[in-house]
Amino acid sequence: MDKKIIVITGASGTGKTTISKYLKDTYHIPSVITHTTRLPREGEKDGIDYHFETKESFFKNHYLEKVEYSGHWYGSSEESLKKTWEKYDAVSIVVDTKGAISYKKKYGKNAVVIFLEVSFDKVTQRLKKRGDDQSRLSTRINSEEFQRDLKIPCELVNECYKITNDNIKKTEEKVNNILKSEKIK
Ligand SMILES: Nc1ncnc2c1ncn2[C@@H]1O[C@H](COP(=O)(O)OP(=O)(O)OP(=O)(O)O)[C@@H](O)[C@H]1O
Ligand SMILES: Nc1nc2c(ncn2[C@@H]2O[C@H](COP(=O)(O)O)[C@@H](O)[C@H]2O)c(=O)[nH]1
Repeated sequence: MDKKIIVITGASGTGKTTISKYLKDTYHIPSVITHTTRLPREGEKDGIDYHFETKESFFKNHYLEKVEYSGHWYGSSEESLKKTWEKYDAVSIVVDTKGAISYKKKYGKNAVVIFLEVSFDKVTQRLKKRGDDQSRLSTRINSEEFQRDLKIPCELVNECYKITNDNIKKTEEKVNNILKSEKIK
């Protein structure tokens, strides 16, 4: 079987991490852990949610792709992906749309891109409810990256599955169907 990477993308708060956890809990599809210079949120653990880096340590690593998102750096390494592929045929990764374009370009049909869409008002409510700090939240939702990621970029228009994540059960059902049609599970 071909190795697959399920690339989960969309604006902050649209449910990408929730879906990557669903894939892990339901299908034992692990998520590739990425690197960031932002501080951990309450409950987040180094090596589980992210590899948390200082600005100095972040730039010592080699990345397949890296981006600046709302004032912080994020990057994913090919080495982590290949190590995870040694054990699993399908893995997932959570990235912004710029990262998703990089993965689609590099891995073609082996990269199954899922774009999550939620209206601006709903996503803002969800981020508030998640407990995101008010001032950081307002910086984030006003950032160019957040606004950009509310819509599918032109590079991915015919290259991704779009799910409107209004109802988690319906979203999970759509994810199940994608896995079936991609012959992943
Ligand atoms: N369908 C849904 N209905 C209501 N709440 C949801 C739904 N899906 C996810 N959520 C909630 O919305 C919040 C944001 O979800 P999540 O953290 O998965 O988003 P994200 O896209 O990974 O965000 P970020 O990019 O900022 O890390 C979480 O509190 C999650 O429980
Ligand atoms: N292109 C990449 N995007 C990444 C990576 N790791 C996370 N992300 C995305 O950044 C934003 C902000 O994340 P948050 O955890 O601070 O809310 C979000 O869209 C993530 O999906 C990466 O390695 N590359």
